[in-house]
Amino acid sequence: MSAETKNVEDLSRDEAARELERLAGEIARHDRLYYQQDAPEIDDAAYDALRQRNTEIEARFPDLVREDSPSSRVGAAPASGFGKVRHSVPMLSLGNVFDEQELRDFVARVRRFLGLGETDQVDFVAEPKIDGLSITLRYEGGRFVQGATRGDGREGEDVSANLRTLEDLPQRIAGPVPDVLEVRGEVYMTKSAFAELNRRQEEKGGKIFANPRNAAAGSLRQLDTKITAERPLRFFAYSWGELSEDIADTHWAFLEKLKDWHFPVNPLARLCSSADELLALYREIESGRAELDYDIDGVVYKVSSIALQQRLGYVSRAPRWAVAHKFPAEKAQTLLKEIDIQVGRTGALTPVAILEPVNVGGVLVSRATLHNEDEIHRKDLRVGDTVVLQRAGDVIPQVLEFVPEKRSADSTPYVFPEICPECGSQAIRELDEAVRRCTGGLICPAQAVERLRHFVSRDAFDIEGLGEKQVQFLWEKGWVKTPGDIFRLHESHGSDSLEALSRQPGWGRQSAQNLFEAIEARRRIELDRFLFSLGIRRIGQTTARLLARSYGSLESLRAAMSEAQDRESTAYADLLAIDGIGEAVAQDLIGFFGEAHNLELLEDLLREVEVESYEAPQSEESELSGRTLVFTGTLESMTRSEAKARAEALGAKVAGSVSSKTDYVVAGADAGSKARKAQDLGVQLLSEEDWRRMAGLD
Ligand SMILES: NC(=O)c1ccc[n+]([C@@H]2O[C@H](COP(=O)([O-])OP(=O)(O)OC[C@H]3O[C@@H](n4cnc5c(N)ncnc54)[C@H](O)[C@@H]3O)[C@@H](O)[C@H]2O)c1
Ligand SMILES: [Zn+2]
Repeated sequence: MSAETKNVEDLSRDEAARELERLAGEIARHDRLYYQQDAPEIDDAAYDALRQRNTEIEARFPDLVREDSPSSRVGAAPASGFGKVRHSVPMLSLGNVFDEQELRDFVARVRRFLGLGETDQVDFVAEPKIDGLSITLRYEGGRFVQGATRGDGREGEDVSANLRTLEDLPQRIAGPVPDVLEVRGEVYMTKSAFAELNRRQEEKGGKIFANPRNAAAGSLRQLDTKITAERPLRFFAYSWGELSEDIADTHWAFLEKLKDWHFPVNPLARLCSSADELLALYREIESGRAELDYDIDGVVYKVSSIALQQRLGYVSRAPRWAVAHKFPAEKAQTLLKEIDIQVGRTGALTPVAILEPVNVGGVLVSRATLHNEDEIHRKDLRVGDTVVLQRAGDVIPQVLEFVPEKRSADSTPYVFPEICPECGSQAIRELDEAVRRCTGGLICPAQAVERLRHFVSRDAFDIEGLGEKQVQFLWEKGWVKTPGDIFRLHESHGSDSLEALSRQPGWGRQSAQNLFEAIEARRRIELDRFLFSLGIRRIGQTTARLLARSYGSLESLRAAMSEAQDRESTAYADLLAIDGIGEAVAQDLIGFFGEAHNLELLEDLLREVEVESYEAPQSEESELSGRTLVFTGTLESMTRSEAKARAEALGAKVAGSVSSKTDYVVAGADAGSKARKAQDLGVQLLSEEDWRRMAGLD
């Protein structure tokens, strides 16, 4: 068993030291991902578990506590790009408690520290722990002058300009106010604003945020204030930093002051005087959690008296007078009724669990993504299983595992479909990939819009005026289902489509008219653009050009691809012999030309457009023109790519392997099997000097 998986009690001293080192590194890495990049890799429960383990090991081996121990650090250093702000009073974190017993221990610890008798009362303020990011706001003479993130607690990022865009935040405080006043609190995004933001982001292909906290942090920490201004950020005030004069004796009175100054203060905060009262409020807040329009991840308990707070003081990264009572990750069991396969815009097949609707932390869940085939097999999920669902902090539910006791004896492992449920084409999985993809391409309704969009894009048919929206619109109308339809649009739906398009937002009669002209102008197209437009997997522009150059015309390419369906054929060998075409590209090409749907679609398109044959650029006349060369071994005077470019400029083709079609093999130093093969086939071998001479270089 490795140290990583051992219980803390079972660790030897050496193992403990190594574990502490590993945890320090891991936690620092997650902190950077979370605080600086707003892109956590693990959920909060998993992160908290790492910290918890670190704390336990340190408690057992106090002398092994590291200089860079996570238990003495807060957050992560400010990211570059922002000005830095040194906090006059450090911004700390909070200790955690996870259950009733730990809460009671906290209250008892506070009382013991203060040496209180049985009848002495301590007041606590309990407030929801807002799941956002903490900031500090500095007011001088009642005016907002600077705002910063927490950063590593000592130094944060200057986000003043961005904070000015928040409506919740008073720019000026009216009435008597200390000359220097630092108000601290949490910037957050409501759940509804978060959903709306993600919807917009999805539409424009922007970053999708995992949860409202990440969305809030990502939105506030923008170098471009305009972006922040478009994001609806909110604020709750709950604490203070530097003050030029005392303003309250208790935290509770301080919150009242904040309200007078028009800072938003969370309405659920309450004053409590015992562990029982705290616990009751905790339960009340937890049960109302789902109805709140903002995420909270626990309840914070704070000793209210500021004099007592000062006596209690701090332990490294957190005050001794406050603690966060975290909500547990929310779990529920339910029946996995079915596994539905969704086909994405790029043909990826994604399994989705269809569940007997169940309430998980106040939210009714009836579907959850299962990510991919391997995930289902790794967890051995089967239709008919009872599964454990979890919503941890964020809004996306996960299927954790099945419940073995509830599995029926006749259940069978799930078999992932190899046929696309949308179009019936083969769905194949590449060796190095987790996803299975539909090969239907243009005939697959799930992919059609994306494919059509690609078809008309700049480097393909380049039809101006046909953007994503128009393609989607024409597709939904049923007017354009295939590329060929684009060229028939005018005759089949001419005035109708002109009318309909002109009524689209942002469109007029003129732009619709222009579109028809743009389509007409594209009835002739170069071979490489044509090949690229088909959207065959792995056939990008470069490969399309390579194919155009190697085969010259669409006819000869098609003939070769049809012959190459037989992997023993010379056509297949020739395809692989092209320098730049590997096994994977060859499979994709042959796959495309082997699918009957695709051939029909091609026929249809070719009734509308004419594909020009490839014309070799005017090259210098030389004895290499039209010849096929293979380079092997190391050339002394130039790189392989330079040699290849030179050969092509002279009108030669460069192949990757030697075949009967090879005219010359140029053998550099350490030439191996290719040179031998050339000899076997009787192909002429050239030395580097021969090559330079023939290429006109010497
Ligand atoms: N998933 C990850 O990779 C990852 C990485 C780092 C941190 N985290 C998560 O971030 C949190 C830990 O970070 P932390 O150091 O900010 O500690 P914390 O969130 O546990 O507690 C301190 C913070 O709580 C916030 N807070 C919200 N409401 C408050 C209130 N009413 N009163 C006082 N403070 C309030 C403040 O911003 C304060 O800085 C944990 O939830 C942790 O799971 C996750
Ligand atoms: Zn399909």
